[in-house]
Formats: sequence, structure tokens, C-alpha cells
Amino acid sequence: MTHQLHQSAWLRGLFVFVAWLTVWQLGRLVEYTDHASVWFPAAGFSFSCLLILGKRAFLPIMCAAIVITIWNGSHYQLPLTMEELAWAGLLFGLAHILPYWGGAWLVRQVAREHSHSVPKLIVTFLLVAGFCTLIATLLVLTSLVFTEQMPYEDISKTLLPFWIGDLAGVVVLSPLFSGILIHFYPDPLTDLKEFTGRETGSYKRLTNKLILNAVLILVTMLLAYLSDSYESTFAIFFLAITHMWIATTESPRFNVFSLAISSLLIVLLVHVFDLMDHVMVYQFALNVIAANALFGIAIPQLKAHNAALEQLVFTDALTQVSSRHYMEQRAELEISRCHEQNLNLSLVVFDLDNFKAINDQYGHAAGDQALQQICATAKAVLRRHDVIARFGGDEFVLLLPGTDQQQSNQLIERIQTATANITIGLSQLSCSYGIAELQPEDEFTGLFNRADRALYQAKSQGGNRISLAN
Ligand SMILES: Nc1nc2c(ncn2[C@@H]2O[C@H](COP(=O)(O)OP(=O)(O)OP(=O)(O)O)[C@@H](O)[C@H]2O)c(=O)[nH]1
Repeated sequence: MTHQLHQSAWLRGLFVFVAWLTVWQLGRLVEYTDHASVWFPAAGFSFSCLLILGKRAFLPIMCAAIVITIWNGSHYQLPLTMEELAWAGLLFGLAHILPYWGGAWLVRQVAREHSHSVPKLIVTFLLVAGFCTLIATLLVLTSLVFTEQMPYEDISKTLLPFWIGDLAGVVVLSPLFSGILIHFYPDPLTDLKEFTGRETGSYKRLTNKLILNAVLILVTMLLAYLSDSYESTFAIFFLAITHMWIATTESPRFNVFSLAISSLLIVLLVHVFDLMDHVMVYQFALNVIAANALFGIAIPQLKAHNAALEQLVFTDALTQVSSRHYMEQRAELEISRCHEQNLNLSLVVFDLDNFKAINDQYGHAAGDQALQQICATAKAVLRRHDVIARFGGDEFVLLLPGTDQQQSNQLIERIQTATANITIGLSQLSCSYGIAELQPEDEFTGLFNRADRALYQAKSQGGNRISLAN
């Protein structure tokens, strides 16, 4: 099916045409004043089609707009000929499609240029949705008046519900429609794939969350129905809490799916409980809750980006030991803890002997391998709370809390023994070590400098040895 839709322009056009008419009828279900519904799914569908299919969606939506205008002519019993209705349909189609086309084009540009900035994409989408639904509303109402389908006086009372209904259609439903359309037409907006990732939650957990939403909607709307008070209608805003919870804990796909389900339920219950007098509250609630939840999509991604950045900053990419930055921060903390609790602490600076010769003789890749092997071997000897960091080049630092100079010496001897077996080509690796023990009033720099001087001493005595700082 996907393949056929992708291959055949006719089939694709027919699919968009039929689907557009279907979702338009869904909006008709909850029409509460002439030409305005609680939420207007066709606006969301047009936006999605133009976003994913671009200009290929123009013709089928235009045909559907003409057909629906002719259908409207008989529904509202308008005194217009078939030819006049067809022209009116053409005008409506243009007024409806062009603003969404422009808006979708803008969102596409941002999705392409800033593929990893989800918050930016969402802000753009929300601003574009607000702006293009307003333009579409103004143009469509003008076309309705111009083609004598609506009296001029009705504009003021229709404008706001029309706009907010279209906005809800775009904000609440177009993420879902876009996700479905991307499935059929995988290119060209590959960046939106982040919104269509596979489900991670268990179906039971996801169903429970949907049930919770449904109960909340039912209870609050029942309350509005029974009390018949305008104030109680605002209880629907509690739904923002559960949707934000879903947005921050579940996949983007489930997030937009649950928004669509909630909106459908609200819209149907407005109809069932005859809450049309309060409908604007529900329209605003739908928009606010959806906008909120869409921002929630960014949160798991921001968390993942933060974790990745943290990993980059705190870990040495080559050897996977801690970075110098991490060591400096951690050492400050451990030093003040050991001062406070009167504990021993040692710092070791070590450096490979004649490492330049390894590089020169066997190449840089072999040198990299030597650094990795030294680190892996040292790590295996260290205890859980010890820290090893690369300070740069072939120089490393060990932080050994709760360890005096003598114990550190023993630990380093074990590392020396373990690393003695590492060879690169015909060369056996060795390191020189300088050990300094924490003194009262010591800070990191002072401790490090003493260990570094001890290392220098070990090197000057021929290397492959341990030197203790005074
Ligand atoms: N392969 C590799 N080499 C590196 C890396 N960083 C620094 N080096 C090399 O490490 C070598 C360090 O040279 P030196 O500071 O003279 O140290 P050495 O040859 O071990 O001499 P001594 O410390 O006196 O024993 C230089 O040749 C650097 O190019 C790295 O990430 N990978």
C-alpha cells in the first residue's frame, strides 16, 4: 500500500481527496455555529498534507474544497447555481490552501535547517499555526461573504470561533496527521522522524494513561453538564497536567496520539452533553493543552542531549577515562571532604615513557592504542571510588581518596606489574609516577604540583619508576 501510494500520483491524489472529505465531515459533527466547529480537523489535515507532500497536495485539496462547497450549497440551502458554487469552491480552496501552504513551507525550512532544535521547531510550528489559521480564517470568511454564502454581519460573531477551531485543528491534529503521512511518504522531511519513533512504553501503561485522561475529561465535563455553571467548565484545564506527564514520559508519537484522542473525546462530549454555550472554553483548552504537551516533546530530547554533552565534557573521547575538567572538579570536592573528615588522600601524576618514540616508530594509531591499553589496565586495578583522568597527551592523574602515600605506592606497583605486559610492536610500555599525599591546608593545585615534581624526578632518574613527593 505504502509503495503504491508512493509510486502513483493518481492514487496519492485520490487518497488525499477522500481523506480530506472524511476529516471535513468529522468537523461537521461538532459544528456549533454556521461555518464554525469546536475544532476543525480539515485545517490540520490540509496543513499536514502541505507539510509532508508540498505542492502535490494542492490539486486534491482544491478538488475536495470545490466538492464540499457544492455540498454546502445544498446543506445550507443557498440560492446559488451549480456554476456559482463551483467558483465559490475555487475561491474557498485558494483562501484555505494558500495560507497553510505558506505556513507549512516555513515549518519545513526550520525542520531542515535546525534539525536538532526541537523547541525551535515547536515554537515555529505554534507561531505559524496561529498566524496562518488567522489569515485562512480572514480569507475564507471574505470569500464566503463575497460569494454570498454568508451575510456580512455574521463575520464578527464567526471570526473568533472559526479561527480558534481551525487553530485547534492544526495544533492538536496536524502532528498526528503528519506522523501518519510521513509513514506513507517517508521523504523529504526526514527530520520529523524524531516525532514518529517507535513506542517505548508497555501497551498496558499507555492504555492506563489514556483511560486516566478519558476519566478526567468525562468527570470534568459531567461536572459542567450537571452544574450548568460556566466556571466549572474551566476544570478541563486539569487535563494539561496529565498531558504534560505523558509528554515528558512517553514517546512523541504516543503524545500526539493521546492529544488527538482527548480532543476527539472533548469534542464528542461537548456534543453529547450539549455544552455548546461553553464551547469556547473547550476550544481554548484544546489549544493550550496541546501547545503545552508539544513543548513536552522537547524535554526527553533535551535530557538526552544534556547527557550526551555531559559525557563529552566529562569523558576523554580516546581513552574513555575522565576528562581533566571532571578531575579538577571532583578533586576539589574529595579534597575538602577528606580535610573535613580527616581522611588520607593521594594524588598520582603519571606519564608514559618515551611515548614519542612509539608514535614515531609505529604510527599515531598504535600510539592511540597504547594510551587506551594503559588506561584500561590501570582502571581494572583501581578501586570503585578512585578516579583516573587524562590531563593531556600521555599524561594522566589518579585521585585516590582514603589512601596514604604508602598504600598508593602499593597500588601503583600493582598497576606497574599489570602494564608491564603491554607491548606495542617490539616495544614494551612503561610509565613514570609521582605520588603526593594530601597535607593540611592543601588545595588541588598545590597537591598536583608536588606530584608533578615527583614525576619529573622519576623521569630524570631514567623513568619506569615511582617517586614520592616530600
Ligand atoms: N598517538 C597519540 N599521541 C599523542 C596524543 N597526544 C599526544 N601525543 C604524543 O605524545 C608524545 C608526547 O611526547 P613527549 O611529551 O616528548 O613525551 P615522551 O616521548 O613520552 O617523553 P617522556 O615523557 O620524557 O618519556 C608526542 O609525540 C605527542 O604527539 C594522542 O592522543 N595520541
